[in-house]
Amino acid sequence: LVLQELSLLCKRDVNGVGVLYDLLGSRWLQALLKIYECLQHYLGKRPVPVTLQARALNREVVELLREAPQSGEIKELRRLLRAPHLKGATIKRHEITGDITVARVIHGGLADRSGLLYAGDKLVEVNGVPVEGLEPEQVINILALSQGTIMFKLIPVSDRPVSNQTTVYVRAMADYWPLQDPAIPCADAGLPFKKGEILQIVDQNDALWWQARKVSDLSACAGLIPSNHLLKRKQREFWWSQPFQPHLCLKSSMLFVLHILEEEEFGEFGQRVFIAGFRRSMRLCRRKSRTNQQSCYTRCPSSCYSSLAAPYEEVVRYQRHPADRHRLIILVGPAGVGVNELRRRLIASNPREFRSAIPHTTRVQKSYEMNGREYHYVSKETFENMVYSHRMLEYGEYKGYLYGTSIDAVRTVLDEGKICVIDLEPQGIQVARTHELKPYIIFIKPSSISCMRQTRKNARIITDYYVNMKFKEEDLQEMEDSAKKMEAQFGQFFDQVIVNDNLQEASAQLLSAVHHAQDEPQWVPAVWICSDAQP
Ligand SMILES: Nc1ncnc2c1ncn2[C@@H]1O[C@H](COP(=O)(O)OP(=O)(O)OP(=O)(O)O)[C@@H](O)[C@H]1O
Repeated sequence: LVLQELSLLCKRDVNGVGVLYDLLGSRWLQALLKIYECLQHYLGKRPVPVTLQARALNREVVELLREAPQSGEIKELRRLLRAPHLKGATIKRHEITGDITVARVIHGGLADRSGLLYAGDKLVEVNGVPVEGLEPEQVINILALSQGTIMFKLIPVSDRPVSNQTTVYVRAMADYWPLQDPAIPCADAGLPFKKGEILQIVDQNDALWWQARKVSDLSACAGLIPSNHLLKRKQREFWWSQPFQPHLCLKSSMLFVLHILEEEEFGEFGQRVFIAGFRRSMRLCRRKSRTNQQSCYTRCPSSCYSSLAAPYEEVVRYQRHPADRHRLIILVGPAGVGVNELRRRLIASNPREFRSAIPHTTRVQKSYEMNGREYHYVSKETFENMVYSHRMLEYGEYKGYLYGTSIDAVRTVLDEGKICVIDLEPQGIQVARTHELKPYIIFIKPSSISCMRQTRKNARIITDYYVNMKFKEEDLQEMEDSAKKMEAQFGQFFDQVIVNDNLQEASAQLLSAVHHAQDEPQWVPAVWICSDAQP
């Protein structure tokens, strides 16, 4: 009503009313008033038990704040409200003595900041209530029911630990959801994370539960994450719980069938231009080989579960020195998503800066070809030697001939001071991730099927049987499914994801990602930077 009245006055242009109208109508004030209403309602109910009701209130307020404009304060408030473990300590009961002791103090939480509580301190009383003989849950209830100041009487641990922890940064190689983990000592104190996220590990004192923050939110207090050892154990247990199915594990299925585009490529403006290193995958063969592959999460007889054996990868910040070689740019994506189109456009935009690697082949050189321009023509024996000595990033067979991209070919481009841009099947990522190449991996992701129906109207795909076929509904569906699988299995290695919806925009994003990779600091595996790095 007040706003309606003001609106009328505002229209009549009464002095100052416009400002007042804007103020009262502003979303932040509305949110504030709603929060005030919530709090009044909560107080009026005098709720028991307090914790459950308070959690409901907490959720309501977080919801209201979500609607409010995102100022720095509101973000901070939401963070605080979403962190119910903020008091920052967990307790446990000693199995033999029955003593209640502080199990751990969460870094950055209230207890930590007070500097008064340490892991190992024995609790004697909480707010005047003796805790002897109580279960940890009963102690938590006393804490939950207390309002205002909380008083602890405790016997300090005899030798308080001297903090000599060094901070370590890791890339998570698996997802973790504390609320779904029955083993976590305190689910509220857990830190959920997704594969690929960079975590700052601040405490590794406990062999099973470490404390960590996300580098994207270093102001937050730390949360519990399973230690390397524990996560490996969980993965192993999960692996063993899966039905046994003999199959080719992904690590060993590096060989797949490739189709190398032998014709010249048509340039953007219709002229015939040849850009070396452009190969098209044989979609049907890949489709067949993909459907034969099963996820490594299913048990197989070979050692494929070793790919699960490193739940965290230690990383460091790396900034390429302008005099250093460029980082290799690898594009990954499902067949037909536009990896080659984007790569071609990038190289065509500045051939002096970007280049592809010249592939090797065992097929016979044609009269108009030149060794080292279209391909490096080598004997089968030489090719196989390169494969056995791990000099191929990926290779495949087509019509009885071998084709592949070698590390030497990439090295040649990098030695010329250019940026080498290649596309790779995701199974090849592990081979390319070396100290020497320091690859920056960009995942080209399809947009939604409904968007692709529009954008891919004039697009053409190449299959085993047809060249220049229109995209069918099943091709789009397959692209979406394949992208999901790639993200699920290899997402932890992607430094950047570009959705190829509008071609111009995706090309611009690719150009800026490539420069970003070369000129700005990035998280890279720590072994790439150590002087005695392997390989
Ligand atoms: N964003 C886009 N909008 C419209 N058409 C696109 C877009 N991206 C790619 N295309 C077209 O889609 C077709 C397939 O693209 P491209 O050949 O680059 O696929 P690819 O990922 O390299 O797959 P493959 O390895 O199977 O050839 C081409 O005709 C290309 O011009």
